[in-house]
Amino acid sequence: MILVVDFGGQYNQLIARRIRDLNVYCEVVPYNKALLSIKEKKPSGVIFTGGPNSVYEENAPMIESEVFELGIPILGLCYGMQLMAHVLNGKVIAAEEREFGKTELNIKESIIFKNVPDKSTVWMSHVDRVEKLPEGFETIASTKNSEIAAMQNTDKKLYALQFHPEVNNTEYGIEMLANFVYKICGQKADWTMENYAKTAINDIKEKVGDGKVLLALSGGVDSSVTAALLSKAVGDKLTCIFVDHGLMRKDEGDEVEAAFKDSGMHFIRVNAEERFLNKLKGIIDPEEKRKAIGEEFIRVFEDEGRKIKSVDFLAQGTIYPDIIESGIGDAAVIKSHHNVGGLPDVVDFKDLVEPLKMLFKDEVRELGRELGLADYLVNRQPFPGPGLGIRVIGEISKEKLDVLRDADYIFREELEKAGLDKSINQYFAVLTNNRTVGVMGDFRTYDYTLALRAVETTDFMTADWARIPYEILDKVSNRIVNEVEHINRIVYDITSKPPATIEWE
Ligand SMILES: Nc1ncnc2c1ncn2[C@@H]1O[C@H](COP(=O)(O)OP(=O)(O)OP(=O)(O)O)[C@@H](O)[C@H]1O
Ligand SMILES: O=c1[nH]c(=O)c2[nH+]cn([C@@H]3O[C@H](COP(=O)(O)O)[C@@H](O)[C@H]3O)c2[nH]1
Ligand SMILES: NC(=O)CC[C@H](N)C(=O)O
Ligand SMILES: [Mg+2]
Repeated sequence: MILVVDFGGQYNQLIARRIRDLNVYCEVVPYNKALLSIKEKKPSGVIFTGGPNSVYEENAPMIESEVFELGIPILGLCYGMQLMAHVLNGKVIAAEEREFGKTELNIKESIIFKNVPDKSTVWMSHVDRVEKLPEGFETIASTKNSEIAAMQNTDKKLYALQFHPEVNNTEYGIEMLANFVYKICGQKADWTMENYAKTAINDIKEKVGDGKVLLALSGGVDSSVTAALLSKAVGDKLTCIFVDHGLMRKDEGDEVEAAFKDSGMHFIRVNAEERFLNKLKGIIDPEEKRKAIGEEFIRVFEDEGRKIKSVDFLAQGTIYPDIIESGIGDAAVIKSHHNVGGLPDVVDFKDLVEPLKMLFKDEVRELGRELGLADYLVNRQPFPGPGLGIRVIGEISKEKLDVLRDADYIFREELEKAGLDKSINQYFAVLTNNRTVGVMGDFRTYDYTLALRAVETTDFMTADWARIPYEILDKVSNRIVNEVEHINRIVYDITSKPPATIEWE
């Protein structure tokens, strides 16, 4: 495997994706756990990412010089290059000429530039530069404003690039990463979904042994793929629990039940609407809501577990972005996903089984296809565990939920009719907590504003708002105000992520 050490750069997830696209397994760790993780996981190569700091500042993220002595190849990118130079007693200074954007690169002969022409375009984004090489290093590339745009110490297998090979604007970036991974680290391209499935099934067998497993099954992609893996691994020692928390979309509870009732797996639907709505009474803060929902989920699973007796393991379809966004490690907490940050400290189960927790969404889909899941399931748009609970802004009530359910249904139906469901990756309605004045049939109304949200994305970590044609927005708007009581105004959300997030809470 390759370990990516995160120094807070914007493209860190992208680096991991690129490596995985080369069919090599890759994980991301925060810089302050790097040395420990390297010793524990023994990767065949390490990549240092870019980052916003300057290495010569006080409190800039550092790394122990010991990592350069372990004999493991290291590739430093941008901040990662500057850090390598700094820690090994070279010199980094603020550059007189900053470089942002496309830049022409001239290279010398190096294994990292195999199959790269002498002149090519790379993507730069820096204000500092390496002024003096550390001992044992040589310059292997330069640009107009950076004399040292790449460096290497082949004896120690240390390589560094001032630019970003992971972004598309670097013409031969993939070649450079491939050279590092295959030629310098000696990795084989053997990390495929087929192998992943085999390994995951074996790991589950080993972990669970003769134990019983309770799977939290929502009917969504992640937990359905988890169900397929588990059922192959433990057969009928698996029980699937679907919690209908009253925060599902229109008719969704019945649809999930219909889809899994005759699947051959033990399937239980728990109707827990009252429980959840009681628990949520009076809560308006988004994080508090998420935590309350997360905790109630676990309590329901525990109750069901006790009924089955001696259930040791709780399985969930947690995926990598859930973990990163919930602020595990050093990343900032964006929002607590109900299945990560929402877990209470004391739980009934001996352990969690989360076979997808290192995968990105599109990898989960690929795995689903590999396991033979139906297309409609694999391609389904995600629906968050806390459901409409985080789409009714402010205090939740059954009445508001019903209004939202009807409006959301119309929006989804119209987009599907227009065939837009193939290109738009997630789309839904949000009931804002805002009431405004309107006029309907010569009467004054004072009712809720509904927001429509639709985004295009592959990894759900970044997203752009979808350019829905006006005629369709118009039709949706007309239908909703006419057919759904208590909505008299509709707005369309035109923010991307970042700076917004996909969900409103
Ligand atoms: N209503 C539910 N009943 C039981 N488990 C649930 C429910 N909602 C969510 N979960 C659990 O929480 C996990 C995370 O939810 P999440 O919505 O991210 O995944 P998903 O529903 O499986 O897939 P998708 O992202 O496609 O909606 C699920 O994989 C599942 O284990
Ligand atoms: O299972 C989930 N539990 C959660 O608590 C949760 N919060 C957000 N999401 C989904 O994650 C993706 C990114 O959402 P955000 O941009 O709002 O963070 C989007 O697809 C969201 O729908 C969740 N899924
Ligand atoms: N993108 C980066 O990693 C930037 C590194 C450093 N902050 C610089 O500006 O040079
Ligand atoms: Mg879901």
